[in-house]
Amino acid sequence: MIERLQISHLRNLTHINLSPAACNVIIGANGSGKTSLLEAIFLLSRGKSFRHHQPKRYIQHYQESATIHANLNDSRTLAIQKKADATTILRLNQTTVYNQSILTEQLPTLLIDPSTMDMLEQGSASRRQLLDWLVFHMKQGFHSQWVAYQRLLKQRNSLLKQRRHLTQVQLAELKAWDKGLSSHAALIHHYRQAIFEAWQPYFSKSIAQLLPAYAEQLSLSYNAGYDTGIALDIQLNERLEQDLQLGYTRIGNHRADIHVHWRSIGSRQIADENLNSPLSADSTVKLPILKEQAANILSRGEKKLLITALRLSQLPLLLNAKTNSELYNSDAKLSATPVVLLDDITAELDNKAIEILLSTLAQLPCQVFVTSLTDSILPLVHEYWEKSQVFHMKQGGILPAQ
Ligand SMILES: Nc1ncnc2c1ncn2[C@@H]1O[C@H](COP(=O)(O)OP(=O)(O)OP(=O)(O)O)[C@@H](O)[C@H]1O
Repeated sequence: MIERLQISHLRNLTHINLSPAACNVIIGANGSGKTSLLEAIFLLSRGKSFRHHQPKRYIQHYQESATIHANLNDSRTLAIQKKADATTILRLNQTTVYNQSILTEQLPTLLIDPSTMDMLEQGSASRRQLLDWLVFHMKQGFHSQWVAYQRLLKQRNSLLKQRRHLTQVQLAELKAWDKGLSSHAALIHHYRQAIFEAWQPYFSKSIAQLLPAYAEQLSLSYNAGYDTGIALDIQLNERLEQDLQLGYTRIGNHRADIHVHWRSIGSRQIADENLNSPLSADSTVKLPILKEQAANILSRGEKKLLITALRLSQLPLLLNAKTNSELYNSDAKLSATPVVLLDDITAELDNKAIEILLSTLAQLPCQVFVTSLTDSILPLVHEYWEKSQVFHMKQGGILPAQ
């Protein structure tokens, strides 16, 4: 758990120094810096912002770098400094480390921002990252496989990008890379598949709570990005001409995806309008089953609930895996308390959903940071948490407690 958080020169946050509790409510007007505070914690954990990729966008204007430092309750310290030229300095316990994944492991951070609906509709990257967040924290071998896979893929793509006829030497090189890709691919798929299967019942439970009308209709599917029945290098070899024309590799784990499907129940109760009678069992008619991507069916508000359910459902799985690693096929050492960042939920979700979200989180051993424009959320927070803190923000600073 974060016991002390210091932020310097991140957007309008010039110097912030706060001592958070188990649940932290950050209240302030538009533009006061609430989301930037969540962004700081996310940046420390993941090494990147959830809003902009280029550091110069989030480093405070006229400053050379943004720095975030956290003391955890078990006396570990984590720090990140991002410079405008994208150089990053990472420290764990005052010692420089060279891999962001070391900090990510120390501080698992889950962002629940219901407004990001593009996750359902746009390219597969953010949906894949959703699954990979779980796989990273639950499968120790995953990260190194994924890094090695991406390195080979980058080499392969830069060769394909030349779009020229390959020489014998280049072809031999490409085939060696494909062999390497294939062995990493099989393991990456194996890890993802195992975690995806463990995740499904948790997702269904979250849907039953947040979108009960769809409890029987929404389901998740995982697509590996290639035909897992055949070794990837064989498939890459068969598609080499196409890949050369395109200038990139079209199949593989980097194309994996998660989909949320909607399926009609296949029956409907029809009221007899003439008789104006109540519905009875005989008035049920069978209908053909319809299938669709959930994003094409759900309303805006329902999509926000779906995104909330997708993310929220990951946390109990992660925490259960910590205590029962065999059952959940997990081999990761989850030593830190997960941090949950809830951005602007009072503006995005209805009261019932907020109550479900907060009551679920309050029962889990995690630390929560929630932003809000008003203090309307406080009665719920006080109902569910014994230890909470309220921080009022104004123009990038924390107002002194009254
Ligand atoms: N690089 C930067 N340097 C300085 N200030 C910045 C920079 N980037 C953004 N800002 C400012 O920082 C402020 C913080 O915005 P932030 O999104 O954190 O506020 P918020 O309290 O979450 O607002 P809202 O409730 O509207 O979402 C904004 O006023 C913005 O203009």
